[in-house]
Amino acid sequence: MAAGSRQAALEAEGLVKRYPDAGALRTVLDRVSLRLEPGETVAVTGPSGSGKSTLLHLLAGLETPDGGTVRLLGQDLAGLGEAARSRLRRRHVGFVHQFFHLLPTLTVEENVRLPLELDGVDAGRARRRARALLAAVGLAARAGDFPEQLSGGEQQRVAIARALAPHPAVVLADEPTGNLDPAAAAGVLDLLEAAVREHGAALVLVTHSAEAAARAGRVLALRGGRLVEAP
Ligand SMILES: Nc1ncnc2c1ncn2[C@@H]1O[C@H](COP(=O)(O)OP(=O)(O)OP(=O)(O)O)[C@@H](O)[C@H]1O
Repeated sequence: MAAGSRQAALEAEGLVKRYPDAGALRTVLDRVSLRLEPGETVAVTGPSGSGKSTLLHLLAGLETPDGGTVRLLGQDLAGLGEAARSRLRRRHVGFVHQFFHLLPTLTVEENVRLPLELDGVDAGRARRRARALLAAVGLAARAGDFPEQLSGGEQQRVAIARALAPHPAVVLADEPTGNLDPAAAAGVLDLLEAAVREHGAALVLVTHSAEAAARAGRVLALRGGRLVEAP
C-alpha cells in the first residue's frame, strides 16, 4: 500500500467466473474490478441473470473465481484456507441473502446471535447486541418467534439485523428490498445506510430498484459480464 493511501475495505480485480452451460463453459463475469473505500455505497444493477448474485458470492469468498483476486481489508481471499476465509467472512462481512436464509429451527433472536456466538462473543454480550439490533429493526417483540411466523418483510429485517450484528466492515446485500412494499423498502435502506454512516461499513447493494440505486453514492451495472458505470 502506498504511503498515505487508505486501505480499501474491499478490492476486486479482474474477476472471471464461468459456469457450465449446455456442455460448454459460459462466462458470467468477465474481468470485473471494483474497489470500495470504508463508508462507501455502490449499487449494482443489471438484468436478471447478469451475474449480480454471483459477483456478491465471489466478493464474500462464498464462491471461488476462475480468475482475478478479491482482497478484503487487504487480505487476498485466495491466499487463505477455508477456515481462515470463513473466520474473516464471519467477522467482517455482513451478507444479506436474497431469500433471507434464516435458520428455521432457531428463534429470531437466536438467528441474530448466531454469527456472534460462532465468533466466540460471550452469550450475554451477544444477547444484548441481538436485542439492540432487533429493537432497531422494529422487531423487539418478535425475538422469541420462529422465522416462519414472520412476514417476508419482517424476515428480511431479521436477516439485516443478523448481517449487521458483528459490525461488519463490508455489507453485501442481495436485493434487500425485493418483495417489500415501498415503506418497508425505505426502512431497510435506512438501516443499511445507518451501518455505513455509524460504522464506516462499505456497502454493495444489488438491486433492481431505481429508488434504491438512486440512494447509493455510485451506481454500476453488469452488462455482458462487464461492470460498467450505469447510464
Ligand atoms: N452454480 C451455478 N451453476 C451454473 N450456472 C449458474 C450457477 N450460479 C449461477 N449460474 C448462472 O449464472 C448466471 C448469473 O446468475 P446470477 O444469479 O448471478 O444472476 P443475477 O444477476 O443475480 O440474477 P437475478 O437478478 O435474477 O437474481 C445465470 O445465468 C445463472 O443461471
